[in-house]
Amino acid sequence: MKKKANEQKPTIFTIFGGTGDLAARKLIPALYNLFLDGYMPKEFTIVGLGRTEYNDESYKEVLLDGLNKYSRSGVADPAKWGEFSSNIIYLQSDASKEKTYKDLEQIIADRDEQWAEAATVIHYLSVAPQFFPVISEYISKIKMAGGKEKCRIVIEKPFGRDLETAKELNELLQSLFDESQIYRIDHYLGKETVQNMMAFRFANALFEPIWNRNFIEHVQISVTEDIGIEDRGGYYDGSGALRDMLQNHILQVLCLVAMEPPVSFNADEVRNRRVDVLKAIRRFGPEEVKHNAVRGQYAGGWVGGKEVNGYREEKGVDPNSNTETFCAFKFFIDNWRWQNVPFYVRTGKRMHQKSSVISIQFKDVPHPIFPSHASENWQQNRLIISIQPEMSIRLQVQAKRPGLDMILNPVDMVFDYDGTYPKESPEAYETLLLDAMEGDQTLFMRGDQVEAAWELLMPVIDNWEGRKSLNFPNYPADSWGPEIAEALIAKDGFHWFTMPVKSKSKKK
Ligand SMILES: NC(=O)C1=CN([C@@H]2O[C@H](COP(=O)(O)OP(=O)(O)OC[C@H]3O[C@@H](n4cnc5c(N)ncnc54)[C@H](OP(=O)(O)O)[C@@H]3O)[C@@H](O)[C@H]2O)C=CC1
Ligand SMILES: O=C1O[C@H](COP(=O)(O)O)[C@@H](O)[C@H](O)[C@H]1O
Repeated sequence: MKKKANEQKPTIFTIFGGTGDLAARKLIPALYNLFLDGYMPKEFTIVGLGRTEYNDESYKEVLLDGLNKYSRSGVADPAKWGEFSSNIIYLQSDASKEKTYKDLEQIIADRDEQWAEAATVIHYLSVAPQFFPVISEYISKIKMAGGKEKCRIVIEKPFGRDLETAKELNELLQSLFDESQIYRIDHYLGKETVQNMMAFRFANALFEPIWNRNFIEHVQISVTEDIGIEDRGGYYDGSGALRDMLQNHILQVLCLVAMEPPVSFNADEVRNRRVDVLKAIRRFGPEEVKHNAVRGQYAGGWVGGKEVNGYREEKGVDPNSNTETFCAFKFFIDNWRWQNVPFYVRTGKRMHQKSSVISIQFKDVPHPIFPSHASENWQQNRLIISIQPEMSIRLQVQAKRPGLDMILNPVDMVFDYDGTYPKESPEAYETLLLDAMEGDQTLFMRGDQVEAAWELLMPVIDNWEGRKSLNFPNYPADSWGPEIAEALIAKDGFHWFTMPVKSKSKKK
């Protein structure tokens, strides 16, 4: 059970990049919602850091604006916000200057003196990755009354831009901190429905016996977004869909679908099984890259009656950019459980619908007994785990349609979060920040996991970066991506699964 306020140790959060987008949209709302739900420690301080000129009060006003816009709990209650924000201070500072860390050391020392017990200090690096090394080096030198092991460091993505840079960053972090102090965040692992994959698979006796190549025909993981790159052109153009979404979020979801049962819910046991999957995914040679990995880039078009830019017209993007805004892959996992079961994954921006969904298609019945007219709507059994926006698990089975004739129809057996649980689920960052406070690394990436994911993708990165003459853009805004992605799966006789948009329930 998660500890409530009076059981939590005194904690100091330092947010490097405290004036940035992530802090305003996700981190502060997450900490505030934890506070509302009684999970923040009785004694805590949040130190926002940035170069922008604010004092404590003007900084809090900016945070309150963000909170009112983005928090799942809506507009803040003035009294609650007053209570929460009395624990926030702003440190105007440059992350590359030693003085910043002297000031931080003083703040920590002051708290340690006031509070009954020396604080756990969580440094959240919500800054561009070029700052990760300098900040890590400096914070590792901060003197703390409670000892250095009371410090934890949370590293945002991207963790490296290839295998070499990820290794360099791991080496540096591991030379400064113990692995148990390093929290590499992947917010998909904090999503309620993603966590539920483990409960669904390993808390039910029903599914594990059929969760293998004998019963499953293929798996799809599809993470589509209707938004473009918004104002993140500068970052995104040097990244692309593979680095932004596939290397981290999608591969981690794939690991949860494909992993072997861990012997316990201990962080390292779970992470060992996840990394096993990454190691077992079949590597691509140059030929396999061509046949199993495709990419695309969006053109302009119309979305909801509004004209939108093509990727190359977006702010901060090179007008001749070959950066992919879409990618799709076919993977195989070389182990006993998954031999020859294809895993299709795709992700893209400016697609028709925002939807993150896992579809597990089971093999067909061994012998059809129903006449063909009864089976016109035949659909092999399928398990659909919808991560967002709908949060549900649907088991599609065949059933008899009511009537005098034997006509079969696919129907869904549904577990829907909205209908089952009246209380809203916590946001991913709430779960992950609380885990970081409690020292639970289960939902964070270990160094070897990040490296294994990069290692798997390096042949694709090398191949793609070597081929510059691309037929981009190759899909219009508000579409399902490029035709080559359809071909990738259609040549095996399948189609991408798309989640039907949930219709509003009719009130009687
Ligand atoms: N925004 C998002 O939705 C997501 C972001 N991320 C990751 O989170 C991190 C932050 O992203 P985001 O908030 O969007 O970025 P922003 O560009 O909005 O913010 C960057 C932050 O870095 C600070 N900064 C820049 N230079 C310095 C410096 N020399 N010294 C001190 N502070 C500095 C800025 O503060 P100031 O200008 O005041 O100095 C600002 O607070 C990145 O690693 C990103 O990849 C990951 C997933 C989603
Ligand atoms: O990490 C990222 O994730 C978001 C998508 O996250 P979601 O929780 O809204 O599904 C993506 O838009 C962004 O490009 C990427 O950096």
